[in-house]
Amino acid sequence: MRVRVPAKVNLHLSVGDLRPDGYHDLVTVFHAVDVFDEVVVSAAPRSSVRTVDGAGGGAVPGVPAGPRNLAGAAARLLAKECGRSGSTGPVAIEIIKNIPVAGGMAGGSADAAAALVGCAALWGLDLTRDQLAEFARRLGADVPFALTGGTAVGTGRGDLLSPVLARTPLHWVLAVAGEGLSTPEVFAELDRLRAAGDPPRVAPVQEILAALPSGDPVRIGAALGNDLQAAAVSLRPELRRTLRAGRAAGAVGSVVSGSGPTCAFLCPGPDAAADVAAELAGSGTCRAVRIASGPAPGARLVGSG
Ligand SMILES: C[C@@](CO)(OP(=O)(O)O)[C@H](O)COP(=O)(O)OP(=O)(O)OC[C@H]1O[C@@H](n2ccc(N)nc2=O)[C@H](O)[C@@H]1O
Ligand SMILES: Nc1ncnc2c1ncn2[C@@H]1O[C@H](COP(=O)(O)OP(=O)(O)O)[C@@H](O)[C@H]1O
Repeated sequence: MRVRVPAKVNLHLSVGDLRPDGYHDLVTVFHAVDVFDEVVVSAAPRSSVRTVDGAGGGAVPGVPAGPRNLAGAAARLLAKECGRSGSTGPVAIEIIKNIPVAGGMAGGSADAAAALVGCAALWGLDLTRDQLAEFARRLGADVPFALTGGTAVGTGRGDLLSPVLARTPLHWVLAVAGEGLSTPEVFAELDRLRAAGDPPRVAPVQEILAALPSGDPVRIGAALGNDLQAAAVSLRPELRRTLRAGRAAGAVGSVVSGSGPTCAFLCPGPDAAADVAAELAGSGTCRAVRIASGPAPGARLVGSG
């Protein structure tokens, strides 16, 4: 079973205080973009997970091959919970990676969501979207959104979703950094910055929710915001230059995606995105530049047999 699954950017992310369970309450607006990983799940004599680079087919540094890979964890969870209702068994999982690793674009969560969809199909499990979402939630805060895609508000840990009807395509340029950032470290840095003196918080979510139906990139660009941006920039001060370079190149909005370090630049249209990408690529402020658009659909079977 071959499943295609999108990356996300957070158009809005407001972070509440640290909870006793180590998480923070969030209000976020997820937006899936057309940068896709593919996850191929096949019955095999022994379970395994292998990741290859979608661009060159080589190895992908930073992605665990063993039991810590979230796609393998997803297959194990499904086998454990549904073993009695279908023919579960060992699976070979191949991940074709295009989503930047540890980039704030939820690539690991995407692979987990794709593995849930692929294994459910392979094993003939008759699961509803709600049942899949419940398994997804147990794997990580970002996993349920990778199932649904589109644009959605996330509350709680970010895992309680309600869809946002905003279908006008948005055109993005993504600046990918040379080295990823650890999500728990970025949340911890925000706690530290707040203990030392509250950094400014993002505007209420209503601002972006009011802007989205207009489809107007200038209005939407002005409403982008992320409480984790200050923490990501504190850990990686060079992101300031990246953000400045994208705006100087003509982007109408900029935001660090999730816990970073990927920076997302909203552009007025596809031609402007090509111009911003070219200028940003020449600025020397990031490792790679991608053009993307959203909203993209969530995890979907694209082939079988
Ligand atoms: C920050 C966000 C924004 O969308 O995305 P990324 O930047 O990772 O893509 C997410 O909240 C990341 O979700 P996800 O990566 O699934 O998080 P999890 O694996 O569940 O949690 C990893 C760790 O991040 C911290 N965490 C995560 C979510 C949350 N609401 N509060 C937290 O404090 C906790 O320290 C937790 O142990
Ligand atoms: N299938 C996977 N793809 C990428 N990373 C994974 C995967 N499974 C586990 N991980 C771990 O999750 C961490 C976070 O990766 P990722 O989901 O790409 O970024 P982010 O949390 O910033 O959105 C990685 O550093 C890696 O150790």
